Amino acid sequence: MTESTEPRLRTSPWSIIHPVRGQIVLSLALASLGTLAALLSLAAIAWSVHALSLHPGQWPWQPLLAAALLIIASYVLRLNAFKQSHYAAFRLETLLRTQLSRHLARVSMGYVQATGSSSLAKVMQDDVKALHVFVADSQAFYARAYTAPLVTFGALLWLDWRMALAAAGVLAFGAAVLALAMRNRDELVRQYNQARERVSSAVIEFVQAMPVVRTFDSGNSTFGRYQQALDDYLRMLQGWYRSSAFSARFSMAIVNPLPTLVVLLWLGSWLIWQESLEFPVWLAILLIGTGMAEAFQPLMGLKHLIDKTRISVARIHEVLAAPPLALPASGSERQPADAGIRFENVGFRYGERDGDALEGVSFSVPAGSVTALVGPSGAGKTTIARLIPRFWDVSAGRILIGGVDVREMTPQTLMRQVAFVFQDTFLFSGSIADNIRLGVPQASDAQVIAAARAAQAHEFISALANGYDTPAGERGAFLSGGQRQRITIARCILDNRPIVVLDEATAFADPENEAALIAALSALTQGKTVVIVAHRLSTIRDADQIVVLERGRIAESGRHATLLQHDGVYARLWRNYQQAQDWALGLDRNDASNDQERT
Ligand SMILES: Nc1ncnc2c1ncn2[C@@H]1O[C@H](COP(=O)(O)OP(=O)(O)OP(=O)(O)O)[C@@H](O)[C@H]1O
Repeated sequence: MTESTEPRLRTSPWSIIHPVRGQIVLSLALASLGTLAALLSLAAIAWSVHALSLHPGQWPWQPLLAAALLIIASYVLRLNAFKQSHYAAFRLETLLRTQLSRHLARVSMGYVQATGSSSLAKVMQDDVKALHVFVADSQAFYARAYTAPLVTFGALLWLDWRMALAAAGVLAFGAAVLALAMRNRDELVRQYNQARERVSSAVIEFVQAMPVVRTFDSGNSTFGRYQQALDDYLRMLQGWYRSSAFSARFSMAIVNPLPTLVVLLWLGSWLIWQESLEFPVWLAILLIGTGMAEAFQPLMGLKHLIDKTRISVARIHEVLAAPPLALPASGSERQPADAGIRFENVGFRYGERDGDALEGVSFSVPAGSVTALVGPSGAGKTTIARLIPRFWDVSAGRILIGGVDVREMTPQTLMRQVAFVFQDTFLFSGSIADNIRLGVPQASDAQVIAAARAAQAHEFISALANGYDTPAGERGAFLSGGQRQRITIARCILDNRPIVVLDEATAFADPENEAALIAALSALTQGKTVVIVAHRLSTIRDADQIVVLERGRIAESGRHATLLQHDGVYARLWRNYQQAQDWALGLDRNDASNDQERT
């Protein structure tokens, strides 16, 4: 796919904040009215000076009262604008996070894996936060950048058109200088954002790779990459500062209110000398005239805010544009007849450019039977296991559960059928009991304990200081890999789904845990349809069916004894497996004889 054919992602913040548009418009209106009230209060002050000059013995209470009321009104209006925009920002933040998490729950796991969980977390956290900042803060900038200069110009025109044109002239000159200073800005902002992205991904890599870093390269290469990213970032910033230092400072000098004031003073005093301008009008002009030049700072702040938000908006749109897995049309959903599984001529590719991970795979798993998937590394075992709960959709053929294509079931129906025990177990924050009853929130304590007992987890959970109430998850109690696995198995036992898919569930168990884990798994798989991906061929000797895969195709299938007789791929894998066992025992024997020699 060429770049030009890819859909362009929208980057305008307004394309994403429409759910709170009404509130934002209200906030903008309030902020503009607040700015207007502030300007009118200055006019009222000028009016009071004028009144005082006409009647020096009379206190000008009316204009002064008007000024005081206008100042209070301005304050109240701005406060309400602030309140509305912040409410809108909080509401948008929640809406976006809900929308993103709902969408992510519907896309394929393939998309989640390819994008990376830390990038997705960043979108849900940081990019949504950037939208919050835009909605909360931009209304004040908009009001000061647009309302203030427009109203000021109108007022100046009404007071004296010559003075209005002079102030507009200074503004135009300032804008031209600023445009010159900012001519390379978009490119520099792009470079700046790239450098910042590199720093943040280097930080994430550095932190995530900490266990490897500590044991493997003493931090040099990973830290080196982080340091390099930081150096590039610093160099970029220095270059930017150097290249724009003079024009930026010059434009700052022009766009501050002082030059406008000087021009209005000079021109005003000359017009008064010419007797073509009245003193009170001049005073009013001096008081409000600088409002136009003051628009520049908020304009620049607004531009900076919009630039930053655009990147976040693009990333949020990108995630929301990921195609969700197709759902059956409502009413066409079908219920599986039993828990049997059938693969019919299944082909699968991970991506457009990847080769076939599976090709023409057909086999049946009768309800209540155990099928083991074996084969050399990269043969496609895990892929098959993950296609059953529809982590991805097949590229060819179909997968049926109880006679129904998995794509014709709702995710809820499919989830009620299949329990999946992952290689890497994940516990959520919350108590251990909450983790076990995740799929059945209404389960009683007795049911939770029974499931934990069956999963051989009750004993170690009871030994924890807070037992079943002990917090789990990333910040929870430290649990070994095997213990975490047994908690996940307890969860599946309680869920009692008719199909269990085990993905190398025993691959990383330590010997001490293994017996407990095997007992837990046999409790889980009792009477269920089981598909197991296992490297320990001894654990699947009694399987009803062994499907042997090689390079994404089924090489052979049958029971253990038949396959050995057949003397094909499985017999070779079995011999290798036994050799590995003997080799391990041989090491043990050597160790034992060495020990004997030593004693
Ligand atoms: N997320 C992915 N993206 C692209 N290709 C992948 C992905 N996961 C696996 N593959 C490829 O698909 C093929 C099958 O992989 P799979 O993980 O199913 O093999 P396996 O038999 O389970 O291997 P192992 O025993 O080493 O875990 C391999 O060639 C692998 O490189």
